[in-house]
Parts: sequence; C-alpha cells; structure tokens
Amino acid sequence: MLIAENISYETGNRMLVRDVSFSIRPGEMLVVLGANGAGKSTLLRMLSGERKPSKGSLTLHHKEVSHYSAPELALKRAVLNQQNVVNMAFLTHEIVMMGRYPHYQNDPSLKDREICEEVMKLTGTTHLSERSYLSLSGGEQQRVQLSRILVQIWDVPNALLLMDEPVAGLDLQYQQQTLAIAKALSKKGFMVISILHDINLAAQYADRILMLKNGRKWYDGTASEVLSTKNIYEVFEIDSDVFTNPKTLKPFFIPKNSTVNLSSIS
Ligand SMILES: Nc1ncnc2c1ncn2[C@@H]1O[C@H](COP(=O)(O)OP(=O)(O)OP(=O)(O)O)[C@@H](O)[C@H]1O
Repeated sequence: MLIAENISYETGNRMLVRDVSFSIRPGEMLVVLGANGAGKSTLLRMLSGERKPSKGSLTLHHKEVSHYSAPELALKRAVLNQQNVVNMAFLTHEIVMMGRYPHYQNDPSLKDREICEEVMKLTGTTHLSERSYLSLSGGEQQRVQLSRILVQIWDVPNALLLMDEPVAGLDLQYQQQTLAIAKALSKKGFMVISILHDINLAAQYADRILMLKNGRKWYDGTASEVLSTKNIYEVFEIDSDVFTNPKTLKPFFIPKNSTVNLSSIS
C-alpha cells in the first residue's frame, strides 16, 4: 500500500505541491488529472522517490519511501517518465532488458529473457527488437519504454507502477492498449498511478481520480463522483458538457468552444 499524508514539495521558496493526502492499495488504478503546471509530475516524482517531500509522510508497504535505497526501490516500483532521453544507438531489445538490470548481476537469466519476450509481445514491439532505438518513431519509442518499465516489475507482487502521460504521442489503438495493460496489471495486484490529460480516458480506466489544482488536491473520487461540468471548470477553466455513457455508465466529457480572444489573428 502507498500512503501519502500531507505531502508538500517546496523549491526556491515556491510550493509546487501542498498538503496532498491519499492512499492506494494493490488492485487499484488511480489517475491524476490537472492543468499544465498543477504539480502532477512533481507529485509523481515524490511518489517514485526521486524527490523527497519537504513535509509530510509518504510510505510504501509501511516504510518511508525516502528510507528505501535506490536498488530496493527499483525492485518495488517502476516509473515511466514523460521524456526518456537515450543518446546511444542501443538495440530495442537492449533497452527493454535494461528494465531487468535490478534483477541480475552479470548476465540475464532465462527468466529475464522470457519476461522481456512476453512483455514485448504484449506491447506490440517484438518486430522492433533488432532495430536501433534511435531509428524508431516517437510512438514506437514510447511503447519500448513502456516495455522497459513493465519488465522491471513484471514478477514483483504488489508493485507500484507510476506513469507520467503514458499515452502522449500514441495512436488511438495504442492509447487504449497501454491503459488496458495498466488496468489489467492493477487487477493482478499492482498499484497503478497514471497522469493523463484525456478526461474521457481517465473516466474509462480509472478506479479513482485525483484532481490537482495549484499543487493542491482539489477532488478525489470515482469518475462519476468527480467528473462534473462544475468540477472540470474549476480545475481546467473550460466549459464542457458531461454526459453519462449509456454503455459504460461512466461520465463522458465534451468540451465547448474555447472562449479565448482570437481577435489578434483576424
Ligand atoms: N525545479 C523547479 N523550480 C521551480 N519551479 C518548478 C520546478 N519544477 C517544476 N516547477 C514548476 O512547478 C509547477 C508544477 O510543475 P509540474 O511539472 O509538476 O506540473 P504538471 O502538473 O506535471 O504540468 P504539465 O501538465 O505541464 O506536465 C510548474 O509551474 C513548474 O514550472
């Protein structure tokens, strides 16, 4: 279980995240929504252990995240960042195997190789295996990075999977596929926390949604509880209609035309 109690992050006299509390159990998928600059990535960096909260308590499986060593954390949680910079011409399968580094000393075992094969099949990247990572398209690179973090925790019970905009740059099929994989892993016992910008995808996949505004937790609940026209306006300053999808009974969001003043264009 991951429990955040009043965690804040301050840098240069600026509070980027303020007094956020929530918890997530194995089996749950939590989506974090909020406008640009709301503090979503900063929150995720605290959850991953990359940044230590300036205040508050953050425990993973009953132990403060900051008390885990880096190798210990690598065996408990995996992080898909917004940007993954790779400068060297690694082959795709080598990038994926990097996710297994925490699991072996010198050479990967048969199990490590089998996990990589299985995950690459799942993410539709097997055919890219022998290609140079640098020659891949943006969406293909994103799927390879997803594979890398999935192999890291594939065989770890109750692992924490953190994803910062995992569907950015993916086509419609792979957006659905990526979130379906994340959801299936949560049902298998993972704790999944993902930042998304697409409200309808959030409604479709999240067990719970955390809405952030100005670094604070604004709303926390199921899609039906938090995704209303009023709440969306408060958090994103956008007018919308929110209907109930008759098939899924989940909220369905349609934005209204932007009210931005375009007179300087005409
Ligand atoms: N090291 C830093 N020093 C000062 N300000 C920072 C620092 N890192 C982030 N910020 C600011 O903190 C705020 C929150 O940033 P963060 O990346 O967490 O937002 P976000 O919600 O993930 O945004 P986006 O949707 O644009 O990715 C932003 O205004 C950002 O400019």
